[in-house]
Amino acid sequence: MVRYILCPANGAFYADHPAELLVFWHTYRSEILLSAALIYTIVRLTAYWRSARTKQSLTPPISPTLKSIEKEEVIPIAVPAEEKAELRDADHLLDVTPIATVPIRPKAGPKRVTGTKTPRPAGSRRKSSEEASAQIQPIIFYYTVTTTTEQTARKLVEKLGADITSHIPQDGRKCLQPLLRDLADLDYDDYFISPPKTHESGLPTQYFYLILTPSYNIDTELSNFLDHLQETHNDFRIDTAPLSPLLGYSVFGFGDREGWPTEEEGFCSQAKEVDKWMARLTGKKRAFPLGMGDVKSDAKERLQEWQTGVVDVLKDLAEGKGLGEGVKGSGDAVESDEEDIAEDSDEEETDETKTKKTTRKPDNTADLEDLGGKSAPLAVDFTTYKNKKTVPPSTEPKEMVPKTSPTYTALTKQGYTIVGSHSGVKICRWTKSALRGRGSCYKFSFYGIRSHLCMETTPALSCSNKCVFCWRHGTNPVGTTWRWKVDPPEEIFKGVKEGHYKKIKMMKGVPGVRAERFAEAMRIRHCALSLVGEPIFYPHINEFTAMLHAERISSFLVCNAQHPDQLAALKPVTQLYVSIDASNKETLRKIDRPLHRDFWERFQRCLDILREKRDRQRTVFRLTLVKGFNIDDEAEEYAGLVERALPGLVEVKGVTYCGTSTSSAAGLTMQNVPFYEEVCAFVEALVGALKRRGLDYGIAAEHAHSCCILIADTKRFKRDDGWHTLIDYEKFFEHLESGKEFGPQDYISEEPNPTWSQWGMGGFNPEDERVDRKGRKKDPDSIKVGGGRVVEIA
Ligand SMILES: Cc1cc2nc3c(=O)[nH]c(=O)nc-3n(C[C@H](O)[C@H](O)[C@H](O)COP(=O)(O)O)c2cc1C
Ligand code: SF4
Repeated sequence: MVRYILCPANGAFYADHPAELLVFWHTYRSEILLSAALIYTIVRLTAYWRSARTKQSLTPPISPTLKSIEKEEVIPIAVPAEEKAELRDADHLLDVTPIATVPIRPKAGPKRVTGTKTPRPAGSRRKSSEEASAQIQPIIFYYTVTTTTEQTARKLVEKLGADITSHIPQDGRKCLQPLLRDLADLDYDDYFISPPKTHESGLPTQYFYLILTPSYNIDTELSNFLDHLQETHNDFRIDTAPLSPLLGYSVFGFGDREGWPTEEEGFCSQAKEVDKWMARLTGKKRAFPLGMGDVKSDAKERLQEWQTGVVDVLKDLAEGKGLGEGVKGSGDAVESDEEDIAEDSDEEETDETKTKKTTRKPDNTADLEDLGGKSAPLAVDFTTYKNKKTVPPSTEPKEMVPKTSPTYTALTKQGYTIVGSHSGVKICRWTKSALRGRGSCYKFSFYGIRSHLCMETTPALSCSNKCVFCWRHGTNPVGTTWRWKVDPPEEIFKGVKEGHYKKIKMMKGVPGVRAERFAEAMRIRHCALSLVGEPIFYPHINEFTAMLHAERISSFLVCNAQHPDQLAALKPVTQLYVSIDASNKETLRKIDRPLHRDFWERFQRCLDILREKRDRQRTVFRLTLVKGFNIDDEAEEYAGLVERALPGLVEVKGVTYCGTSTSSAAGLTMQNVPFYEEVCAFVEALVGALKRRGLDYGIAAEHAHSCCILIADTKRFKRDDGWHTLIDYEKFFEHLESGKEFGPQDYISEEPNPTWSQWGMGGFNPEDERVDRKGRKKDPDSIKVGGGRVVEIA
């Protein structure tokens, strides 16, 4: 029997046999093919969706950054039980049995997080009012194998708890007793993908992480923890800084210097790693520098310093002060070598950079100290040019650097803190370098000054010269007499200290800053009165130095040999400098471009005053060599100046090119920057010239790193066991406080100068790490030195 089929397209009936099927196929084949493709797609999508759900059960708890994904309902993420996220009471951990052997745990598989990344710039979170008033819950995490770190962590919980819970500021936030967590017992996802979201009290809470960790160069759970931190940061599907809701973090590492003597050899290597990844995951939240202690020597002291710092930070947070301002790049989420490059860009000068500097704008962050500490002058007096005609004449003296003046803006932009109306303070690059264990300035090699304990300041920003090599052209006031309002010395002293400490505090989040050096830096020990301007121009300079001395802060004062009356009236300072920028009148006019007509007479009178003072304090000539201006064949003339003033010490330094238009106009180019071997040759020539005059001076030390060499009077500074140019600062203060007369020989250090500082040795403290512009460790064999050895100088 033949069956008929109704065709839905045309209403006709077709017989149900192969020929009719063929017709049917020809009529409807596109619809059939499309339907088949659709059904196939639906089946595949369903299969894929099901497999995604299965995987999802293994994913970590939801993090705030995945919320948007959840909203889109692309991937439903399982939220773990609330209890899992809740912090357990620390007490039960007291029962933990010490682990005697190193557990080799299986490595966790790669962390699986699905979804899409919601990009949000690190640190862009807005503080909600709830966050601003939330209680603070510190958590102390530790890892241990042989229980040292665990025992310390337990003690720390108690000590920290006692310190912070008793501090309840008015209208501030409550800081809770710290919790203790063993990293080996944790599900990292509960704490290290996002901070805990709930607190057992049910109150809004913000967390602060402290991580105590040993280092192991073998595979332990710590390696898994580090992998987890790294994977979380690198996972493109989640925020690079998912721990940014934390209030802050800090890490302390325990290591063993006996087995791992230096950081390069692995001392505290894993603590450094933890600190690095936490910086990235939290985005600018390093609350205190990484602390490191050697379990066999200084761990206790280092931990104490770190703990004090952490307590201060927690108190600040409780008072609503936040972590404080950070310096550029501080704890940046994109912390990497790049940051080091930026940080170090002014630390080393190579051929390449010297060349670049010829074409680029002056680096405003470089310090005048690098130019030989020359008191800074400039061409234009910005403080007085504004509205000269319209301002009615006033009998009141004006402010030297009013807040509204372009000078103020320019100086603050360069990193100066202006104190009152005529003083300034600035943290120098060597201070930053020393905080990071990368070496102090030449004053450490020559006089034992550690740069992180040194404050660089001036009570008078104005100057009476316009030196060709000054970096500050166009930003400093000039004048031959003091014609401004005078600020009281107490105000200046208080202000500069505050400014200095504030700048030091800004360094606490900078990668590489050593906790112990940071702690030490919070007590100023030395003051370099050589920033810019002319310190002895300030009418109360003696009161100011007395205040320094009263707090046992040493004083190194540099003046420009243009103010003989003030120099004569100056009371003893720890070390008194006079800048000697030329050996004769003509060159001095060309280089210093002094405002005083009788500049040469003033200069010579200053030399005579220095000679008179030489038995009461340490006197120093500071020579800044400018090739083509003041080096060629001038050693003899300089020797004449030394003979006239008989300074105890002569510091010789090559000029650093600053590339300002003023210096270019004066004909100064890169060609005028002497190579280190040229400075060495000059120094040898000068010593020879002095000998010919019967003056027994010798080369006592060098700091090739900053192109600086020290010549010293053999009679005063050389003993049987070698050179003694280091200073016994305590003795200086004792003599000063006794009120009795004393001289420079009374506070010479009994310790001879270290071997590494001597001529031919380079002058770089081997305990510090010497790095290149990219923050990489420098090959010690490439260190430039004087004393006849081949000199490598950039
Ligand atoms: C097998 C082994 C490997 C170690 N590796 C390092 C290392 O690479 N760097 C380091 O500074 N200390 C290293 N140490 C020293 C430990 O970090 C140090 O003893 C620490 O205090 C141990 O802490 P813990 O008792 O809490 O486990 C190692 C110790 C051991 C036993
Ligand atoms: S003396 Fe002090 S201020 Fe000057 S460069 Fe050294 S550390 Fe910096």
